[in-house]
Amino acid sequence: MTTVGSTTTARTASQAFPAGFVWGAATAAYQIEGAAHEDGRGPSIWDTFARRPGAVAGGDTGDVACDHYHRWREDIALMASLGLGAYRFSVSWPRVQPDGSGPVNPRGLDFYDRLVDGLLEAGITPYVTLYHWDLPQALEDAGGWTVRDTAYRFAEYAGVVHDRLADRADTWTTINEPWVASFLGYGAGVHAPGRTSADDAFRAAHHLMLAHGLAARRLREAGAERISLTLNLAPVLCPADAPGEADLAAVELVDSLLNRQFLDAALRGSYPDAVLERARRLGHVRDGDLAVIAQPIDSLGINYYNPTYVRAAPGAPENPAFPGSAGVAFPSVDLPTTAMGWPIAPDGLTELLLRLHRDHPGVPLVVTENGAAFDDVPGPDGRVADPARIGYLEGHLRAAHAALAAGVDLRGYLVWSLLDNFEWAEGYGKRFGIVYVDYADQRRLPKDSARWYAGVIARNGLEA
Ligand SMILES: OC[C@@H]1[C@@H](O)[C@H](O)[C@@H](O)c2[nH]c(CCc3ccccc3)c[n+]21
Repeated sequence: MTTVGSTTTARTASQAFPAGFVWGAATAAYQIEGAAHEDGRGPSIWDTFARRPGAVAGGDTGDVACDHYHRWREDIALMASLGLGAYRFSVSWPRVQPDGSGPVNPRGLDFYDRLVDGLLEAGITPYVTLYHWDLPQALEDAGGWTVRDTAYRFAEYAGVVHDRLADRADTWTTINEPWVASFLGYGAGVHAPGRTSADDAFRAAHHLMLAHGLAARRLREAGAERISLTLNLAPVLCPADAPGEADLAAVELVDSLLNRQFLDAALRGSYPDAVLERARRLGHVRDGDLAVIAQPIDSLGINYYNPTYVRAAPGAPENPAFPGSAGVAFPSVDLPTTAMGWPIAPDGLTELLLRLHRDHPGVPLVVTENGAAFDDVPGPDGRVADPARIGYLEGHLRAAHAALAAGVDLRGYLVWSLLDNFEWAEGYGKRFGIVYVDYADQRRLPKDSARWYAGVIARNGLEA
């Protein structure tokens, strides 16, 4: 304890979050719903990709997942028992428009109607994500995100969903993580649709951002007042003591591709040089596009898991997720890691939030995803002790609090994820949930981290 004058200042500052801070959890349609062939749902690129031999660990698919399509009432009750203020979920485009355009499937929309009504009855605010990677396969067959037309189809789909739910849901995210959908889906090929072309990755990234702008404009015209975009962002760091010119160039390139390509477009209507060079060659960026992309948004969603570490490494092969990265290494660092092998670096969240506060002042921020996979095993009593996840979450909430204390306009935090679920190319083997899912019988078992998180929500912060 330190004493200043007659006042004794507590050594550990209070970890109370602002009044009205939003506490929630996040999921996505393809990862939890299942019912992949039910009630008129059409195939998505993930239904197709998951069937490609070797694409997904264990040959797992989202056919059943957490069977949330049928168990949504139970899952809402679970959310309410934790005291969640908000629940971030995505709408499955191929459930709403099986071919991605044209006729609407009423039973598809009905599911989200029921879900939103159930959330509101439980006092939980719906945070609706319109696109979380499950492009209707019919649109991919016509070129997918590499063709401009898909952006216009997305805006139409966004209008259909908004017009159905806007009387009850008012918080909208257009696109989840355009970098992943484009550079892992069309560049590295490790996500759906599994294409491997750098040019296609840049085309897809631009058309996803154009889709964001067109949809944001369509929602704004319909009266929406809480429109956002969610980006996976990370500080790009060089772990060397004295980075050289080549190291700094590597940081600049990866930061341009991962962060600035999307931040600058959405918030400034510009692209960094690394992207402009490709755009000049490909000709896919048209006059006026960036003005559409920079449609005003009411908040920015941030998915943060860990920093990205890079250094110059002459002779290193190009990482296909980062075109032009020949001579750049992505080294491991001496930090504890999660079951995904991702380093645990909570300070990176503070650094990222401060950067956004500095570079894009006036944009309210929401952490729309933060969480960790660990190898959770239920005990004989059904308890799931996950101290490592509690440690990860606590560390990142302290990091978020440090940003708040520095003046960052952070409005909320949504943990990834409510439930263990289909972890894309990793399948069901990687568990991110604060609630364990036993896929053999679909039982939900709240982990210790769920009870811990409920306490954080109840006291609106961490214990000092
Ligand atoms: O990997 C955990 C979660 C996914 O389950 C979410 O659907 C997705 O929004 C999401 N994004 C990130 C960070 C970016 C990333 C995604 C996938 C693979 C590598 C990095 C982590 N996560």
